[in-house]
Amino acid sequence: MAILEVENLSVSFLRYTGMFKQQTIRVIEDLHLSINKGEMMAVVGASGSGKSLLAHAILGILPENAQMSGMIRYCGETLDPVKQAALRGREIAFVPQSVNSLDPLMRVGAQVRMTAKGKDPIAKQREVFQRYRLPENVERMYPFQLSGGMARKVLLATATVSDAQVIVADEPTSGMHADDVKEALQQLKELTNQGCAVLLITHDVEAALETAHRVAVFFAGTIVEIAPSADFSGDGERLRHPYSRALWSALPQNKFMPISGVQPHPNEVREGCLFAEHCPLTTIDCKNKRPEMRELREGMVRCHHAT
Ligand SMILES: Nc1ncnc2c1ncn2[C@@H]1O[C@H](COP(=O)(O)OP(=O)(O)OP(=O)(O)O)[C@@H](O)[C@H]1O
Ligand code: NI
Repeated sequence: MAILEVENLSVSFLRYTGMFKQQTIRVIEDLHLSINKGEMMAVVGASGSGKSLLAHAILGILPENAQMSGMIRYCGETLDPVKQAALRGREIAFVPQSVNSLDPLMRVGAQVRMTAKGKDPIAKQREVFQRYRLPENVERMYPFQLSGGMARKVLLATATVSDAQVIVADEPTSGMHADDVKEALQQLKELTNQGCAVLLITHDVEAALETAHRVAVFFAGTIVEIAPSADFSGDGERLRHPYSRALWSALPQNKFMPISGVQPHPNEVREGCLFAEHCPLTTIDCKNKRPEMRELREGMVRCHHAT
């Protein structure tokens, strides 16, 4: 059952280019995504493709100068800013990309306990710290005393104690040692076994494929493919979009092929498929007509040629 659905989401920013001139820069366009109870969905794609903004849109924490359209539903209910604020940190937890979001003036144990539900927040915080292998004395530390990896674990611990039904984790393992990455992702996976849905935004395609049930591939402000992780195998022949195949081939264990798909800048007005310039399959149609997201073989794709 879908617990979180994003339909037709667009996000744009107004930029002043002169005294009275404004330009609209569309950074997310016509995005569709749906995640089920007990599912981990990874979101991968180039830097600047709009992954964090998708997370911020879901949580209702876009910057003030952002304009959003489209629909976000949680448990079938359409969200508005008031409902998002009520759910945030409770039903829908966020692990932000920046560790600076920890309160610099508060000991980290106390910060985590503030989010803990139930009767015994201290016990709960300690149990979760143990799970993430944070030494006991860490609870009395202030954020500036933590290493980058420890700060990440504290952010993950905060989301974990909240008993949220959906966790949106934006690069939760960046800066962690390889062993810690595996373990942290395993902890998130464990939460999915208890019915929680996890949206995992990450640069680490390999780790994503190992842990997530499905993968959403971002390019230039939209999702171009959603595929079961198992489709990333062999020569990528089961993948639906050429950009997903390029991402797969770029991995060290494959051909290490560089990705030629430099994203168009969001303020470039472009018709047709945004990947057309870099795509081996491009035809006239691709240059003129923007492909719609459509279902294909247990997944979704935005490409005229995918079969
Ligand atoms: N407040 C803002 N005002 C204007 N443009 C913005 C703002 N925030 C983000 N953008 C633009 O939106 C686009 C998407 O940004 P976003 O942070 O979502 O990318 P990302 O995929 O998360 O990248 P990364 O992988 O580096 O974290 C970028 O082009 C960025 O410059
Ligand atoms: Ni980001």
